[in-house]
Amino acid sequence: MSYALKELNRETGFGGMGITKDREVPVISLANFEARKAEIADQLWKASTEIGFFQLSDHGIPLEQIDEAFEMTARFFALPQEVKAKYPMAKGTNYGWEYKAQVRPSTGTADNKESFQITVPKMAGLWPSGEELPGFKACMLAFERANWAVGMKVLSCFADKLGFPADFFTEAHDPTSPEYQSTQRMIHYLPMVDAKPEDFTGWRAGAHTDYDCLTLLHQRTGQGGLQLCPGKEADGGELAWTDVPPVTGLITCNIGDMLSRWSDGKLQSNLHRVRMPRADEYLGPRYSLPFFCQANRDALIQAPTGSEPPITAKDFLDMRIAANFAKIGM
Ligand SMILES: O=C(O)CCC(=O)C(=O)O
Ligand SMILES: [Fe+2]
Repeated sequence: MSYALKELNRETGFGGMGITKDREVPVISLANFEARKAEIADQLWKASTEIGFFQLSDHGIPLEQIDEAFEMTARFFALPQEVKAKYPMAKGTNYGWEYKAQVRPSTGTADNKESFQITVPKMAGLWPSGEELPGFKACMLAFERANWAVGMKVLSCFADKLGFPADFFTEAHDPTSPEYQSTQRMIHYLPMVDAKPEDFTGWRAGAHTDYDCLTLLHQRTGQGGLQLCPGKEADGGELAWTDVPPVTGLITCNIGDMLSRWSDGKLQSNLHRVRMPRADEYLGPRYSLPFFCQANRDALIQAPTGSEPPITAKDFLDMRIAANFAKIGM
């Protein structure tokens, strides 16, 4: 399989098991952000250029709000399949509900998960009714906006470091524009309690880099499986993977491919995947809540030195969606 995007061709080489390696994922506090911005920007830059993953503390999203979003997520996925099927992800789109439909270019097999994606301007007809799931829309919209605000703080630090105006990325992710395409995802990895041995050979999520500028991921303590491999180590040889600790309240962040392009590769997108639990580990479901800061459709992604041809964020995302969700509607 060959793709038009270099990012996709790179991804096809990442499907093997690899080895594991201990690495420290730095925790960076956003406390007192305005006063400490230069110091925080230094820490974010160091983490992003060294390991490529970091976790945020003191980010301002209250723990109760995170817990509430996870509770809503569990309730949503507990709805009968025929109710969820009323809100499907249509072919070529990146919003709505999908069940085991995402096939990663790295593995060629479907991730063992279901997900619901919220892209705010595109949700007409895709919200479960208040009768089906009371409070869902208000809870998830507020959570989406809270994540957006944290994402823009981090991106404004990167803008400072890259010599862009401080609000460069905030404008490129303007939520009041109809072209807004940042996405709040809710994921349910299926429980493995009664699974057969052969079911453990696949992936909960196959290895990939994210399509976006920046991902903000909420995990729950005890529901692990996320592994990372630094982008700069991902071009050759056997890959070494590190478990990322799941801690409720910390936001795990990684750089995506859009920001790699926008920074001429100074900020590298990072490989990650979600492995199956081992038989001796927790075998219940894993829920996770990633928010993808995906530049608005009309934003032009330009490498400052011209190392890559310019591409609109719409075209960039559409090509990634087509490669990952080819199965939908078949
Ligand atoms: O659930 C996770 O921990 C990771 C999800 C992920 O990588 C994605 O949806 O892009
Ligand atoms: Fe991801």
